[in-house]
Amino acid sequence: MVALGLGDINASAKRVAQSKIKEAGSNISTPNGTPVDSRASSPLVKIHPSKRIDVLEEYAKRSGEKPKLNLVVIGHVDAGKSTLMGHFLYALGQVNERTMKKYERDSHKLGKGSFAFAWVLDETGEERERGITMDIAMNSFETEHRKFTLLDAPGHRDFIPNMISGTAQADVAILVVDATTGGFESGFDANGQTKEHALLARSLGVQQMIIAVNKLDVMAWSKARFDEIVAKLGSFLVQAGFRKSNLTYVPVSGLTGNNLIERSKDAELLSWYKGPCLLECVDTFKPAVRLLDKPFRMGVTDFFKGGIGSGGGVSVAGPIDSGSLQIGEQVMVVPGGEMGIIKAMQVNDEPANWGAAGDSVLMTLSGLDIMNLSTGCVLCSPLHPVPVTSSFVAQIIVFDIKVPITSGFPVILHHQSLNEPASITKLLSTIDKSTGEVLKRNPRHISKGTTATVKVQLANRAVPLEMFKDNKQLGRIMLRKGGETVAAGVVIEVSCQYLYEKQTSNFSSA
Ligand SMILES: Nc1nc2c(ncn2[C@@H]2O[C@H](COP(=O)(O)OP(=O)(O)OP(=O)(O)O)[C@@H](O)[C@H]2O)c(=O)[nH]1
Repeated sequence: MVALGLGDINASAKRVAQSKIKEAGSNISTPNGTPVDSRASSPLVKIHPSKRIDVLEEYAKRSGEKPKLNLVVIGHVDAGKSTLMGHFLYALGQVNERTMKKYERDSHKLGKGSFAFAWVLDETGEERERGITMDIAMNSFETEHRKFTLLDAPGHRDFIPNMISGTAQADVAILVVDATTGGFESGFDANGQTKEHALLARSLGVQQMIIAVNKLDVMAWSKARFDEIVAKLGSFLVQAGFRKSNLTYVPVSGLTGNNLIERSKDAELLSWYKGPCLLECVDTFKPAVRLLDKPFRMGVTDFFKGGIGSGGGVSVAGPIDSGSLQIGEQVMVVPGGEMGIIKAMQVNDEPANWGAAGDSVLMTLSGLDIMNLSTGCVLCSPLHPVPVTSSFVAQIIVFDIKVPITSGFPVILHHQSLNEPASITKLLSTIDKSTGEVLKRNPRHISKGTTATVKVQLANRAVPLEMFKDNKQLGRIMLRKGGETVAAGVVIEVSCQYLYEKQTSNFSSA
């Protein structure tokens, strides 16, 4: 088995980065190479002091509210993710009886009666006909102490890019594994998505995870099977960088609903399992740390012409990674450097005047051309723009690959919701995972399990990304090739940065 440690990679990457990084902003240049001090160059729209909201003060008022968490459900194809979470939402009262009855009737008509609960989350005709999830399905629910946005990720390997962009928004995860004979093995062995999804989740910053050992009804609630899965998966997950104390294993059946929102009354299970049900596990996820004091950053996951409700403008949706924003403020789109002013906002589907790190936001911007937007671009504070670059140095950990990486190795770079062709142009060094020491400079190849620093060159265009030490979310990357994840890592040096400057307006907002 490959010895991986994404927890370690972060620590040693920080050490390497600290010695290399110049002050943010000092090495930003325009496309023709003229250096720009970004912090001094943006004439900003000012909100009148009487209208400015003290976001930190408002945020503090939320302390009485339940903490909000983004929860992604991941796992191998057909592990039962949609069925489990569909049944969970139904049991919580999120789906009414009539709708559920209709799903049962209609799924039977299609000869897919066993997928009725999955239909709660798999909403498109094609997903229902094929019986697979293709895109991220979003839902929300509350427990006694937490509020959740639920993201159901596709398990099929063809849709891993969608799984990655969903997981990039997640704070915590439920990894669903199929406990049936051969079912667990096909997900866990080479080419299975159980391992790949778990590694991707850890690489994307997920630290806490519940492992739902599903379909145990088929195994007569066998303790031996549960223990076998916990042992095999447990050692892998710890090597992948998860802390043992952040992992919780729970035996469940998504189909029968056993141990989902109430502790099981099943005698076979009760004979050896007295632990919490899935709902109790979910309710005890630790609240996420929000980066309120960092500059504003939001990865764009969706956009459309027109305003919230009626009115003009362009609307943009995404999760706030760091900082905060409020109506009347100006935001910059990178790449491009285009500015827009926030005219209206919704936070978690409710009208709002401000939003902060951890919130999912839909906002209407004026003064922005929709042609300058794309999913994967980033909205940021014009005072602290995100660098846009076509090459960078990353510290990566190499996954279970068959052919070693050599210089010139072509890859698809995944960064937030973006995927772009690129290549690994230079192998700089291999690194000791635990000490961060350089083991070998300019290696000729790097093979599975190795931690290494490499130079990555984008093939077609520059993309917005940051060094991991400045922004954990925007500083994580994933490299894939031929439908397989080759490596994951963190950006430690942005080799050439461009800030496409654009004149901004300078009026007081309404
Ligand atoms: N016996 C049994 N079958 C289950 C259970 N959970 C799911 N299934 C069945 O497993 C099949 C796949 O379930 P889905 O919920 O579509 O699986 P999925 O992981 O969401 O699939 P993708 O999203 O396409 O990866 C369906 O036929 C379900 O009825 C369970 O706990 N017990």
